[in-house]
Amino acid sequence: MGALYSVAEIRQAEQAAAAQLPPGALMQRAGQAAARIALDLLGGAPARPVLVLAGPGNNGGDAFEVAANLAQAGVDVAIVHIACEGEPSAETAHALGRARASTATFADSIPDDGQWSLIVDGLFGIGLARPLEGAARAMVEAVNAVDCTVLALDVPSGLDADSGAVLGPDGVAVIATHTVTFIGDKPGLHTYAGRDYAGEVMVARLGIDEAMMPGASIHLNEPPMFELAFVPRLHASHKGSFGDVAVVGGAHGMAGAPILAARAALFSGAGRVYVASVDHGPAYDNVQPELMFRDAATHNFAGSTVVAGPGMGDSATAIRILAKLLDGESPLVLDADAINLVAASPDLQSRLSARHAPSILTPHPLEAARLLGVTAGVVQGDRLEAAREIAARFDAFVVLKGSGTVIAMPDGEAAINPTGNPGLASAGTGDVLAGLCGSLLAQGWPARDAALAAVWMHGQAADRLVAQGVGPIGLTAGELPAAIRTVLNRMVAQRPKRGGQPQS
Ligand SMILES: NC(=O)C1=CN([C@@H]2O[C@H](COP(=O)(O)OP(=O)(O)OC[C@H]3O[C@@H](n4cnc5c(N)ncnc54)[C@H](O)[C@@H]3O)[C@@H](O)[C@H]2O)[C@@H](O)CC1
Ligand SMILES: [K+]
Repeated sequence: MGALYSVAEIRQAEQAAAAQLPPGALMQRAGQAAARIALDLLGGAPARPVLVLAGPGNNGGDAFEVAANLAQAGVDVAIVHIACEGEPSAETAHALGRARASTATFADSIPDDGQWSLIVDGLFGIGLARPLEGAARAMVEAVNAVDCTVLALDVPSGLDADSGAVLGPDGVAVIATHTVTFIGDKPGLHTYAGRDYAGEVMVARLGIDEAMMPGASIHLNEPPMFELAFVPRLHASHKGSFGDVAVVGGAHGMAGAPILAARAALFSGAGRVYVASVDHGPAYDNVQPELMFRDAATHNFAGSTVVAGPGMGDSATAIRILAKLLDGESPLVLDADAINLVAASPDLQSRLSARHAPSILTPHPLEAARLLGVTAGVVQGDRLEAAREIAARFDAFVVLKGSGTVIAMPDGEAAINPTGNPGLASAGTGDVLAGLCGSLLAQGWPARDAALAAVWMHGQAADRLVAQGVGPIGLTAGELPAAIRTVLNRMVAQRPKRGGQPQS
C-alpha cells in the first residue's frame, strides 16, 4: 500500500542500502530512472533543448546523472549549476565528471530567451535546510515563469518533503508538472502546497527492497486501506438495519448546513436521518422529504449516531446540547461550530477526552488551530503533526481538511488523501463530509474505516463531477451526495472477495 516516508526514514533506508552497494550506485540508479521518465515525457526527439538545473548537493548529483544519460540518448542538454561552497560528495563529483564528459553544455545562468522542451529540477531535494534566496530563488522564479513541462527530482526545490510547506514566510518553490521521487514516496508531495507543486508523482525505488524500508506509519489513503468495510446488503434487510443519524445544528440563518449533512447521510445509505435544530428549524425539506425534523433540545438521541456542528452556532442551548451529547454513548462526528465550542471550553474538552464511544472530528485548519491554541499557519506548517496531536489529545479520529486531507487515528496511524479538487473549496462541502462520516458510523463501520472511506469517497465524487464538466468552478455541495452514492455503490460492487460477512 502507498507508504509515505519521512525524510529521516528515507535517510535511514538510503544508508542501509548504500552500505551494501558500490559507491554512487544509488545516484546512478536515480539518474537512470529519472532520465527514462524524461525521455517518456519528451516522447521522441525534442525540437528544443532540455534545461537541467543542478544544485550544490546530491540532488544536483542526480541532475548530472540525468543530464549525462539524456545527452547519451542524443538529447540536446543545457546545464545550469549552483556549485557548493565546500567539496561535493564523491558521488556528486563523479556525476559532474560524467556530465562534463558528455555533449551537455554548461551555462552560468538560465538564458533569458531560452526555450525548452523540458526542465529538470535538481536544485534541492531532501537536504533543503532553509528558504531559497539569491541565485537559487531567481532560478526557481524563472522556471515558474516558463510554460513548460517540469520534472522535479525527488522533491520540487523549495518544498519541504515532510510537511508539504514551501519553506519561508515569503518562500518560493519549483512548480513541477511531474516529480520522480526516490527510494519511497513522501508525505509533503501530497498535502498542503505539495499537490500543487509536485504535479504527478512517480516513485523510483532504486532497487531498494521493501524489506529494507522502515515500517511506515503514514500511508496514502487509497481503497486497499478501507475497502473491506464495504459490504453488500442482504435482501432480508430493512431500514432499521442501517442505523439512525441525527444531525444537530441549524441555528437561525444556518438551516441549510445540517440539511446538506443529512442529505449526505441519506444518499450514503443511513436507515433513518433526522435533522435536530438548535433553533426552531424548518418542518421538512421539500427536496428531500425523507428527512425528519426534530427539536434538538427535546429529541432522544439514544441509538443514533450524531453529527453535531453544521450551522450549530454558539448559543447557550447549543453548548448545553453539545455537553449532553459528549456525555452520551452515541458515536459522534464533531464538525464546524461544535469544534469551535469544544475549543473554547475546557469543560467540553474534558468531556470529549473522557468519551468511550468513538468520536470523529473534522476540523479545517483554523478550527484545528483553535483546538490546539495555535495559529492556522502553525497547523498548515505541519498538518500531519497537528492532526496527530489533536487525535492523541482527545483520543479521537481526526480529519484535518484541506488539499491533501490528513486523517489521524488515536493510535498514531495517519493517512493523506489523494482524491478531491479545488471544487471542494466551497460552502457546505464540509457539512456533506461530516454527514457521510456519520452515515458510515451509523451503518456499523469502525471509526477508522469510516473516516478514511468518507474522505476518499467525498474527494472521488468531486473528481467524477469535474470529469463530467461539473466544476471545479461552481461545483456546489448539494451536488455531492448523489455523486457519493454512485461512488459508494461502485465500491461495494468492486469490493474484493476476501472473506467478511454481508451486513444484516
Ligand atoms: N545520498 C544518497 O545515497 C542518495 C541521494 N539522492 C539525492 O540526494 C538528495 C539529498 O542530497 P543532499 O543531502 O546533498 O541534499 P540536497 O541536494 O537536497 O541539498 C543539500 C545542499 O544544499 C544546501 N542547501 C540546503 N538548503 C539550501 C538553500 N535554501 N539555499 C542554498 N543551499 C541550500 C546544503 O547546504 C547542501 O549543500 C536527495 O533528495 C536525492 O535527490 C539520490 O541520489 C539517491 C541516493
Ligand atoms: K529537486
